[in-house]
Amino acid sequence: MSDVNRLPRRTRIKFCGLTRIEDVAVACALGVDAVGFVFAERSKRRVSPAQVAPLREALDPFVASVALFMDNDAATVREVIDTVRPTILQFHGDEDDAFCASFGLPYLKAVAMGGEGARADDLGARYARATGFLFDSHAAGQVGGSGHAFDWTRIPRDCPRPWLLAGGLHPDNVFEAIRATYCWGVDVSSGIESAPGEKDAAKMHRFVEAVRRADAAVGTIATHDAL
Ligand SMILES: O=C(O)c1ccccc1N[C@@H]1O[C@H](COP(=O)(O)O)[C@@H](O)[C@H]1O
Repeated sequence: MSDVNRLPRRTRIKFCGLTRIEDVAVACALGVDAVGFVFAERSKRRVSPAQVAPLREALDPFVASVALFMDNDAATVREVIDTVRPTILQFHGDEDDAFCASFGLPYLKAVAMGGEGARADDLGARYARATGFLFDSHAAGQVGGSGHAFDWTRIPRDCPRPWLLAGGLHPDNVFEAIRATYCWGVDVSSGIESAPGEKDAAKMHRFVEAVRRADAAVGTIATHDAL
């Protein structure tokens, strides 16, 4: 294969659970791909649509805004869409493909990898319209954002769409996580915080730096299939 078909690898980065405009500014300055706002009812990082609207307005161009839900009702999802205008939705609960796709926006389906009943099979058929998947450490029915990792060897090898690794990532393990899993993207919340919903600028910086080091270490991606 010629070098013209290979580019340096670039793992996508999503910072999740932001609640403060100053954290949005740091995330943008660090060049992350996406920031997430949590509307799940039981979350410690839960925000209201009105609270998030100015944060979303403060995003740099090309930084995606992700609205995170967990078994919220359709009216709540619609209210968030109308007020926040997120780029993409992320669903962590029992939502099916019909529900997730019914809002006319791209969506990520989170797959609960913790607990006994984890079900990561047949994702392409069960969530045919998902833009991507996110493998997270919480058990089905439990809220995420716990700071705990799961056994990465349980990630299905045949995931049909781009997928993000989440759960317990932090600046000191994300290098190894990327090297071990070749994930398309990483999603982090607790590992860059000083308190729930309050991000730490130094941790955010160290996290991005570690991802870029991992990208350089893992090497290049073949682009010929996509071109
Ligand atoms: O962050 C939350 O409070 C949350 C609540 C309900 C579902 C998902 C939630 N967070 C997601 O979990 C991952 C991993 O979090 P952590 O890095 O282990 O703290 C986070 O990136 C969110 O996508």
